[in-house]
Amino acid sequence: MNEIEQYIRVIQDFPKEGVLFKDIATLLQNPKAMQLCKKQLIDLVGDQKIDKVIGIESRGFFFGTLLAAHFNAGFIPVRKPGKLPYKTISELYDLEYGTDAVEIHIDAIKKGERVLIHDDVLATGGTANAVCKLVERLGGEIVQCNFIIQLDFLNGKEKLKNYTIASALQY
Ligand SMILES: O=P(O)(O)OC[C@H]1O[C@H](OP(=O)(O)OP(=O)(O)O)[C@H](O)[C@@H]1O
Ligand SMILES: Nc1ncnc2[nH]cnc12
Repeated sequence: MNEIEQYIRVIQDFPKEGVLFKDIATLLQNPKAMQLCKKQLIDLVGDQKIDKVIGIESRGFFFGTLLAAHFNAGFIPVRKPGKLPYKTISELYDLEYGTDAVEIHIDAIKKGERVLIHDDVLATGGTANAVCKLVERLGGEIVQCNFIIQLDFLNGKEKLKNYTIASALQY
């Protein structure tokens, strides 16, 4: 068993009935678990060169900045609509529990830059796929989509089949 699994709290019927929510707040509370998780996410990338790390709002921000510091890369927040102050492009997507959109600043990524996309959970893949489209519209090259948790039964892998995905835990 992966040691970090015990630090993830599972909550039934949040935010909607039928959803088994994987809560990383309990992992974030624990410095040992944070270190373990950080190392595993770094190991998923290996020695590949990374120019920019994208953290997806909001739970992709926690480890996204740690990954950026490790790889000596810039950190780029991808945010929900109306949160970024400069000029943005946006993509709509479907969620396990609703629909939403993601936005990125138009100057966040330069053509040809090597991009690592990070989030806490890969569920249906709608969010990560929309972020991949944003990166491609700006001319970035997606090196990997990197997650703490992958929910296999929601088939996000299929939606992201054109990209390399990696995760520390699979359910
Ligand atoms: O693979 P998908 O089906 O697209 O779902 C995964 C996304 O859902 C959660 O975010 P949420 O939208 O709940 O936002 P939050 O991180 O701000 O809580 C999670 O952190 C991912 O970003
Ligand atoms: N089941 C789940 N647990 C945590 N985050 C999620 N995002 C989408 N589905 C989720």
